[in-house]
Amino acid sequence: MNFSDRLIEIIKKKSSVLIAGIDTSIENIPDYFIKRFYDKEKSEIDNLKTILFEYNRRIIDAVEENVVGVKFQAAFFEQYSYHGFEVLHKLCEYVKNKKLVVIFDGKRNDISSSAKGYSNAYLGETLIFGRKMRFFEFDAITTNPYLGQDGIKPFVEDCERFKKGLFVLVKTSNPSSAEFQDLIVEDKYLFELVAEKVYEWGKNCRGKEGYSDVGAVVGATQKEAAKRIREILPNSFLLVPGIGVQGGKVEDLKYFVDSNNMGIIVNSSRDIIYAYKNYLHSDFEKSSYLASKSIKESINAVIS
Ligand SMILES: O=C(O)c1cc(=O)[nH]c(=O)n1[C@@H]1O[C@H](COP(=O)(O)O)[C@@H](O)[C@H]1O
Repeated sequence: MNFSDRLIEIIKKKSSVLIAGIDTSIENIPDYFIKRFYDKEKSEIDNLKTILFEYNRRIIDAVEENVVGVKFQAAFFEQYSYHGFEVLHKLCEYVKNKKLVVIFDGKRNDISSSAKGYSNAYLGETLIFGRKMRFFEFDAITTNPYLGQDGIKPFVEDCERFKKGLFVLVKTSNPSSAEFQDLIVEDKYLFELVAEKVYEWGKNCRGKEGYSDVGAVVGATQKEAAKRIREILPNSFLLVPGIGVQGGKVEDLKYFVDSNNMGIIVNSSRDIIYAYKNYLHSDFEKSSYLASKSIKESINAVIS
């Protein structure tokens, strides 16, 4: 089954378009949780690995009912070097068994030979001594389009071959996104030209429901751009981060959906993983559950 069809199936089953973003840093995990798992007999690194896994695992269990998937932000694992990646690998398998969509947010890209390496790692398979090995079982990856078509092609080919998904950065949520993305080229914003490319790159990998497996990342803070991107990409999924902490408003999601009120998945990271700061300080699992339920319901109220 194509990635977009799988996504639609989960969205319908769960009545949700919410993605939990796992962007956890150890220093934001509550002290009581650290004390519970910290073992003085073990090394700092062993404690880090245990606590990072156990905290995120519990968050995922707590929010599972309210989300369609999990997006792992690579940076928060890379900051702990290969120890973090070991935890990421375990968490990825953990989510996979729950039948949720699992996204690697690495914003990867390079010249085609190097892009192929990234795609092998996260979407496809890698050859070792003539044998094909699969290392990560992600369903989709985020990519940066700055290198142009040959850097994107390896990912698109693996999407077709392995029924995976791709989200290309088109209009990002951050304050400086206009610096390059709003430059005018041939009477259009650069992000519009990128959206047109996303349409082209994804037109041969459409699922049965008619959606492409190649989607776009569009920040929730960018409602004007979203209206235009929707016209260019009527049948693509938009991955929408930036609600909450970054100032994106759930009410604006009506400008991101397609004509069927579909076609978006909405990420929330800090508001979910650190919900204990705003809800019940002593119960982070319940806090994350309550936050994810409330975000899911507020999104559904706008787009249904
Ligand atoms: O590709 C992304 O997910 C992404 C693109 C973008 O334009 N803005 C953006 O915030 N993100 C990611 O989405 C997450 C947002 O986190 P919160 O602001 O805590 O919900 C982070 O993991 C960001 O790296």
